[in-house]
Amino acid sequence: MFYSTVTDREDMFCPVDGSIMITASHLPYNRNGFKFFTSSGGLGKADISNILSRAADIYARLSNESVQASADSSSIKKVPFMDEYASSLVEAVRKGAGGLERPLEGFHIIVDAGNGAGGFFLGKVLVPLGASTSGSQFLEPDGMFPNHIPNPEDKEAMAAVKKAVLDNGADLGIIFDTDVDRAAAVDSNGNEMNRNGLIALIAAIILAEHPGTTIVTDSVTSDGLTDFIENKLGGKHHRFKRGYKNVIDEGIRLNSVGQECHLAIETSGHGALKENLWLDDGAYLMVKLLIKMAAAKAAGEGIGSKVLTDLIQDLQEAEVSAEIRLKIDQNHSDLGSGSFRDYGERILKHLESVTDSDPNLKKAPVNYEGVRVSAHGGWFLLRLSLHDPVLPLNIEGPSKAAVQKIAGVVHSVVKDYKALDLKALEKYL
Ligand SMILES: O=P(O)(O)OC[C@H]1O[C@H](O)[C@H](O)[C@@H](O)[C@@H]1O
Repeated sequence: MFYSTVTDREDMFCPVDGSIMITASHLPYNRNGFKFFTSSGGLGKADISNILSRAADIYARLSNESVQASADSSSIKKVPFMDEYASSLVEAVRKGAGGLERPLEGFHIIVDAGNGAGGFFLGKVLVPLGASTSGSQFLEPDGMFPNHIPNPEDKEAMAAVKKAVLDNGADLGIIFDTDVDRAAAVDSNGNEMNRNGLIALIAAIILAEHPGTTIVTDSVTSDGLTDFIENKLGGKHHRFKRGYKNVIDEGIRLNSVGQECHLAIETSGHGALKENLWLDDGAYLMVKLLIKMAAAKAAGEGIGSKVLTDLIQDLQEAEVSAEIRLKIDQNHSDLGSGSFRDYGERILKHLESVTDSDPNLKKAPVNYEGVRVSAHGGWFLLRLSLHDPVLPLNIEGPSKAAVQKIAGVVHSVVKDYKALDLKALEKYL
């Protein structure tokens, strides 16, 4: 939708002043919402609240006649804008591969759209570029998600695309979330390139194009990723907050204060590039991978996804990682008169003071969200969820025993907070 605000196509009435997308993303079908775009990008909370309250105001004053008049469909024009968008992706790959018409000829690439909106990528992008796509799956949109949830962070979803790649002997698997603002990939050996792996991969591509640039990520990224970006790729890792909008806005802000940044990306798979007008567009992220593969083939380096796998071979991933979501019971008397946010903040403050007084716990020197600590050869981050009454806890460690010890550290600090549901954490003790 965003591209309709920046595309010059008079026959399609573009550029439009604004566009609206209705989507529940990977959430259940009854949790639809609106995304609003102008040529400056996706709108944030303040603008959206403003629009909604003005809309409510107008609606309250509507007469029956004006409702009928607004239903007059003669002023509504339908245009096949998806074709325009998809062909811009096709052109980007052709250009990146030196102008070849069918630069993916000989590649076997599988798409798993998880019954979201990403099925178009097969017929409108991969096929015109010459790729074979047999074994692709779940291409028909169905908001009940009968196969798996379209979410590149979801284990079942990643297992499904991995299986399809291995069963079909494909070169690459691509998975999108429902509304295609997120994506991930699987190489020909079934290695998952999502979360830290996807960030590392896109960072490697971007840092080759813009040496030394800053990569903004969300807060739950690994220490191994920082090491990879800074020591292997020569970039700067700016680990910021969770939330794709936070990450993107931070990338834009850094540029505005003179710190060059070309990529802002979350472990969730939302990734935005400066060259793509800072839109978190999962299809464009995948286009960057396709260009890399097509260019390698054009340079005589053969077919396959090895060129991608090789880019991240030095990324050290932790042996064990876990995300444990601790629910706060909002009705519990332990909250007193405060909100769940106040309660969560209280817990984080307590955790911080315990960390400060324990020489075995090392607080991250720079941290923008929650409490991030190195301990027992690994690390943990406890923070407040962006939307829910939950304290998500991320832990990574070199072994199960280390993760257990780290979980124990957190447990000993939070165990007396009666409104916190510790069942999920206790499984790790
Ligand atoms: O804070 P959490 O509960 O983990 O949720 C955080 C997530 O919320 C939404 O899904 C946003 O789209 C993501 O960008 C964000 O990462």
